[in-house]
Amino acid sequence: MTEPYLSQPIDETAAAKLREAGLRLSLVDTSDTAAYDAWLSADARGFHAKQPSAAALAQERELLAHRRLTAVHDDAIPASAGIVGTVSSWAAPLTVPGPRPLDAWLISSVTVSPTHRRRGIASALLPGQLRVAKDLGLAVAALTVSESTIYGRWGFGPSTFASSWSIAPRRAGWIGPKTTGRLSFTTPDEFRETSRELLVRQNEARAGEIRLTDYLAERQIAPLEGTTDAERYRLVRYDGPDGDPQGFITYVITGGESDFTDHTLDIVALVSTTPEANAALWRYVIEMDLVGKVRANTRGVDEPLPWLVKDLRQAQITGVQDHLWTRILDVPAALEARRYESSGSIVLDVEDSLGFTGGRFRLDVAADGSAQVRATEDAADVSMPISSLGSLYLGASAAPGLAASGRISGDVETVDRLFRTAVAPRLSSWF
Ligand SMILES: CC(=O)SCCNC(=O)CCNC(=O)[C@H](O)C(C)(C)COP(=O)(O)OP(=O)(O)OC[C@H]1O[C@@H](n2cnc3c(N)ncnc32)[C@H](O)[C@@H]1OP(=O)(O)O
Repeated sequence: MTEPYLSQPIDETAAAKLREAGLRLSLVDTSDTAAYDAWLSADARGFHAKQPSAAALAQERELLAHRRLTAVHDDAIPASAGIVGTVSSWAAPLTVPGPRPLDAWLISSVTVSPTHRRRGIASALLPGQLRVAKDLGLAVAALTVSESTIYGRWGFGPSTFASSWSIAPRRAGWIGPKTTGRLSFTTPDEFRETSRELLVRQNEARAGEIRLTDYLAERQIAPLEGTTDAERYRLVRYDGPDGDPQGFITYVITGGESDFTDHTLDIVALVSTTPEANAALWRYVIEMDLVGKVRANTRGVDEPLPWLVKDLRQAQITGVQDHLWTRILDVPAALEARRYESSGSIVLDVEDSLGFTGGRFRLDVAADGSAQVRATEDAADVSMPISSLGSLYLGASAAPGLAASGRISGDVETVDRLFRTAVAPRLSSWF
């Protein structure tokens, strides 16, 4: 691995802050298996996950080798428990409105040991991560979160939302289009390469998606080592009438013990590159025999399913929640990297309490949707903290709510018209 972020030195400010607390910050040497395994075990412990087996550790070592792994050590306690904080990060393309994705700093595995929480370890790590990203020249950082109360303080704002579904398939009934392609069972080994290509194609077509690494793609295709119900995973592909692969579904069917006609089908991933593939794969699960309930999550907020069934109350959204959180580190670079669906001009006053990119900027959007952003001393039309700009950035309809809660003030209508996109952004995976 030669990515520059792997050799970028640790952030000295974070290291000094942790030193004052008697702790040591380091990058994990992933060629040292014992050190790598200790970090992976600390990460699992931090999320209350089971201790990874030897096979799971081996798989994670291989699939996570592209990540920059950071550890916080307490050298005063027994070495076996010595890693008390973890974070992993890497650079990858994030799709933004318009044709070109933007490289973003993706942050994951933020854990602090329950024995060391609420002493400022995360407060040292997160700004340190943002400084590393800024030093690498990245304009945006992003993460998916375990709790929505944590990351706003460091300038992240929720920028995509995801829906979860519970469907009573027999009562829902299918009225969607008849599709003319072919469904067939396949296996991860047979289909891995094609499914990875389909994931890339699906995700490139929508703002808010990231380029999945092998690890993240694998989780949508096959059970990782140690996954519950791994032997129940099924993989079905959908090929169009010409035999061209257009999508796939990974799912698990459980239950049925007390009533064999009442199994539950959980969708692990439903990946489609065409509306036909989306319809064909939904129809496949809605018409599955012996299934009384279908569940899905991390779907977009505009999932067309209710329009594809006879009784739309039988395809219920059980929740819509914040999913991707975005942190802008360079306002001009980030805003110029996306396209806009409406032309116009606005002066934004952006407050960044961590000092990465605050200031006053004029955003000029041309008729073709491209933008120019310059620092200005003109009067501001609209003011907001950097977290609000992160929420607007990918095109979500966030401006009215942010204004209602006092997190944007001024010409909210223009900011909404400029930033919002007709199609809501979506992130269809966790990372
Ligand atoms: C991108 C991801 O990886 S998301 C996953 C986040 N990790 C988890 O959920 C695993 C379980 N939780 C943890 O490991 C830890 O509690 C962490 C990482 C969330 C926080 O680590 P800590 O070192 O305890 O945080 P720290 O002491 O620096 O607190 C920072 C601030 O966040 C607040 N905070 C910390 N955890 C939480 C929380 N779970 N919910 C709300 N606020 C929190 C603290 O009160 C503090 O607030 P302040 O700035 O107003 O004083």
